[in-house]
Amino acid sequence: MSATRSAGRRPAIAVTVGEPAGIGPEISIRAAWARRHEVNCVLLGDAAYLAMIAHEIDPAIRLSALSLQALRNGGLPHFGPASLSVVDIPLAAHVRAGVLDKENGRSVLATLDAAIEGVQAGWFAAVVTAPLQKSTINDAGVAFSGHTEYFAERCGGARVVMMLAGQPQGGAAQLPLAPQLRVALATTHLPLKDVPAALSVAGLGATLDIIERDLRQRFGIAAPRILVAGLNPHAGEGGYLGREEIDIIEPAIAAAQARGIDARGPYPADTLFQAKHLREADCVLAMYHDQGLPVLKYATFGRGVNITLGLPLIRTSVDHGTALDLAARGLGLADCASMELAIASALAMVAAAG
Ligand SMILES: NC(=O)C1=CN([C@@H]2O[C@H](COP(=O)(O)OP(=O)(O)OC[C@H]3O[C@@H](n4cnc5c(N)ncnc54)[C@H](O)[C@@H]3O)[C@@H](O)[C@H]2O)C=CC1
Ligand SMILES: NCC(=O)COP(=O)(O)O
Repeated sequence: MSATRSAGRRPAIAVTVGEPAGIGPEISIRAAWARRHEVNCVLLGDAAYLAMIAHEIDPAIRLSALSLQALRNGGLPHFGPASLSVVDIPLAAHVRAGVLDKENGRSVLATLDAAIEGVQAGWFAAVVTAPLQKSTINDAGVAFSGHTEYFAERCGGARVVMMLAGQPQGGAAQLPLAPQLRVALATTHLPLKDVPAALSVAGLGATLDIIERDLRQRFGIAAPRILVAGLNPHAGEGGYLGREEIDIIEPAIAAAQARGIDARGPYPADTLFQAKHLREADCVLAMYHDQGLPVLKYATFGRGVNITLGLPLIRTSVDHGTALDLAARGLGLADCASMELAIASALAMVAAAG
């Protein structure tokens, strides 16, 4: 039995605090502190900087810091819930809230590396990532398109699927989707012009396999129902508005059905997201980022979770970005509900994995 799961102990989850000039450090501290009695959220970031923010949020918040080398030497010590554990990964440059600095890009990346190392070493049962600024990592000289792709690459090139899940609320709460709207993406962070060429029968098939397997194994859905969007307007209008549906998406769905997967479509994306379709679905597979996520975020923003399916480890994240406009430390301008949900979802997935 690993140290992260031994009897009587809170599970330990790595929380990478994200872009230091954004809201990541603040929402990480707030969420970890709020959940400290049920989970040991080990914050990965600059200990001195996090201590300063914690003090600004609430002087009662205590941190217990250790170095990555100490973790490597002795494993994760048993700190109780009176303080938040921090693995110190120092920043290179002083941080000004809301102001990006490429000097700190590699330190942000180092928190992701430490989290992955920590799961592989058995220190952590899962990883929760606060938002980082993708451009800053690139400005620091490292080609980077997102956590999803980075985790896939660092986990041996695993094929992965980005899925966001949220609880409809407000004006969209009438969507009859208990408990959640889930939207997975066939492609992730790439220019729109590159999307068609990134779609293939084999790739879509593998994506459907991952969604089906992870919804069963990690979410306990016995026979996941997946609705697949078309790529083109009106799902191609019988080939008059594009042939990807006929040449790629339909054959991928047919092959998945032959493997026993309940996948249906392709549906025109503009009318797919309506109650009569969604009540028959556990997940919608959209062809690209801005086909699926604006709908999901309209319905659930701030109450959603981003989950990477297909990884050999559990990784969840928030449904929003770095919100530099709200990064005035300690003032509580940022909503940390999505961060708390990301932690809760990771915990549920840890429990489901046994
Ligand atoms: N998981 C991650 O690391 C993610 C990182 N990003 C990165 O974030 C950066 C900024 O992205 P944007 O498109 O500007 O989106 P954003 O989500 O940072 O901000 C969009 C709007 O939502 C508001 N908002 C965001 N989070 C909020 C919160 N917790 N509470 C209250 N209001 C909130 C912001 O104030 C802003 O008005 C980009 O570099 C992007 O790559 C974006 C999404 C996910
Ligand atoms: N819009 C979702 C998003 O950008 C999340 O990306 P990732 O960093 O979690 O891969």
